[in-house]
Amino acid sequence: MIIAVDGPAASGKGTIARALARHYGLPHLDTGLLYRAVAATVLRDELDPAQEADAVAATSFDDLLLADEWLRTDEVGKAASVSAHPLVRSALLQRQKRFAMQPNGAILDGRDIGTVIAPDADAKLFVKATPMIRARRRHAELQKCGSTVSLDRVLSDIRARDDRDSTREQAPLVAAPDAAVLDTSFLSVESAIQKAIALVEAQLARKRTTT
Ligand SMILES: Nc1ncnc2c1ncn2[C@@H]1O[C@H](COP(=O)(O)OP(=O)(O)O)[C@@H](O)[C@H]1O
Ligand SMILES: Nc1ccn([C@@H]2O[C@H](COP(=O)(O)OP(=O)(O)O)[C@@H](O)[C@H]2O)c(=O)n1
Repeated sequence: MIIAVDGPAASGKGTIARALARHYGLPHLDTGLLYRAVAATVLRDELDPAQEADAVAATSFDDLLLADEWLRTDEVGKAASVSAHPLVRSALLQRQKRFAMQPNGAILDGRDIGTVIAPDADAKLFVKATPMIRARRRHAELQKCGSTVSLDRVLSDIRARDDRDSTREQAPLVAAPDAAVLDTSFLSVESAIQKAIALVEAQLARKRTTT
């Protein structure tokens, strides 16, 4: 069984995807980390994120990098706009598809899972929340890591990233037509997880009756 979880920054998609992975006993891939690893490699090697060839060269990063806390910083998040380069996306495509095709299935979260990576997923969620609520969540996370960045700054970064992710030509951030939309703005983590499980179950039940 493949479950696709998409949505903008700090919507809660990672929290939900991890909970679904525990609930269904499936492996989980946070695909945003792959783009963050490319961004971190570009920054570390003093390459130019705006240059597609530089960003493509950074796609052969060492997997150990995926565990590095630096990937979660604002600095790397901003440089993750390397994801707009079509050749970066195609360099990471097979890896994500392979993860999705594991024998018992998998759960992937990102921006284009339900539309590009696993268009035939058994269940698809599109997780959203208002920009201000997402900014507050991300701000709290960054503060915990010792960052002094202001809430206003985090909000404007989130808006800029939403805009870049939604308007890029290849694999833009958009809900798949068959995805269930889950707005977590006014839900606790626990209620968001319970709603997500209910939405997945409803999609699986519908699938069973039509096949
Ligand atoms: N429903 C929720 N209510 C409050 N905080 C949440 C909720 N869902 C997630 N969070 C918190 O918001 C932050 C971002 O969540 P995360 O799942 O990492 O988002 P994403 O993967 O979409 O970037 C985390 O600190 C997480 O604990
Ligand atoms: N499937 C995906 C996942 C992430 N990304 C890109 O990678 C960046 C970082 O993703 P992320 O999921 O770690 O970001 P947050 O939502 O956690 O802030 C996003 O802003 C997207 O530009 C993407 O293009 N496609």
